[in-house]
Amino acid sequence: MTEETPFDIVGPEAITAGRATDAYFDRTMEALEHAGKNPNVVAEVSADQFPTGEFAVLAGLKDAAHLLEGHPVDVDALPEGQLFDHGPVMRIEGQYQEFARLETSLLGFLSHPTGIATNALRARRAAPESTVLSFGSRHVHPSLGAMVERSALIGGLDGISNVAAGEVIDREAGGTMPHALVICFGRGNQEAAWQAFDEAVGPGVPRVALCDTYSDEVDEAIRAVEAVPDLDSIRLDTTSSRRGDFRRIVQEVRWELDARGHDDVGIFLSGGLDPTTLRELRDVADGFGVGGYVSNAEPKDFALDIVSIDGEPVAKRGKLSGKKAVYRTDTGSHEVGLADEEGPGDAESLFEPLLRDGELVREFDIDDATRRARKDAEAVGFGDHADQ
Ligand SMILES: O=P(O)(O)OC[C@H]1O[C@H](OP(=O)(O)OP(=O)(O)O)[C@H](O)[C@@H]1O
Repeated sequence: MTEETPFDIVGPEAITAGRATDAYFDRTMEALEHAGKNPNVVAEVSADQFPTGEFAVLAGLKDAAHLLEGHPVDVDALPEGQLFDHGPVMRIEGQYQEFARLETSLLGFLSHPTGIATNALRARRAAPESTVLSFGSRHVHPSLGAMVERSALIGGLDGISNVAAGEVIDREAGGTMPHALVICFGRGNQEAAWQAFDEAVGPGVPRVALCDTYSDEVDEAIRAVEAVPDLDSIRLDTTSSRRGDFRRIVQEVRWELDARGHDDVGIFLSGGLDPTTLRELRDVADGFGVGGYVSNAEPKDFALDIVSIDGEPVAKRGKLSGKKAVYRTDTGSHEVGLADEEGPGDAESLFEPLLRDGELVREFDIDDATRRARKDAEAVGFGDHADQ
């Protein structure tokens, strides 16, 4: 069946119906139905069986939960924003045929957002006192915008840029101006562009002038503060080939603004930033826009494995059998054990009910997830060093 759509997008109906699946699950269903087999299983989603010391931030759980909703299964999972470095992040219990076809979409719903939220948290921790905004939705397929922005917020970024994504996740998108606006007014007329922006946009929009389009950053910054009296900030997005020593350029701009009594005008930076450059620049700038480093994060490599059939532990080679529980000790370490054994000491059990007999039993809140990620990052020292 071919659906007529203007874009190459697999829609929500196909995902919900289980058609966004690898064909081998269709074959599996045919074979199981043919053989009259539909065992009771425990299946777990995990990235690593043993501790790696490399923590990641769980995200995408809301979509994963809605995918499984309505299927007669019980599901437990870590809360969104939880840091983990091994062990299951989700456990599904039920008859295998009830969810076999959903595996492809389920893993995708978790893998990509978890990668993005993890890099967002790295960026967050690299510049903890600065405003850090998500600028990266332009690097991914537009159908993924809301996923990118939601995951970036879970990792702790302060704001998003994608307007439609904001409508989906109920957050207002923010933004300054592109070079295109300045160029539309012509070389030498940067003031006209900055003033048009100031006159046109709503009162709640921060006045931020882009000051690197045609001439030197110091020259444009001085001209911008003189042209727009209530300017909040300037933004420098200097192309990498023209950057030289970007830190020195920013320091020079700061000095010249301060020397003219504009120490209240902030400096906002963007363009190819990552945790290393955020660390280098965080004491000379007030805020950053981070795009590709976050939106192009490598997806976390999750797998779904059956670990128990009709109560008997099973696993393929290289995987650990048996229904598991996940704990966080008071020192922050992440521990995994069999579910029917007692957890270590005072450890906090991390699995929470997500679905019971197909019914959603958990609510999702981006701010809660963000707080959890921050608290966890502090506990395990995630992102404290440049190499993490
Ligand atoms: O490099 P990233 O971290 O992915 O940041 C995303 C982009 O956001 C900025 O766009 P800007 O509005 O300055 O682009 P323009 O040149 O198209 O105006 C900057 O130029 C980056 O290309």
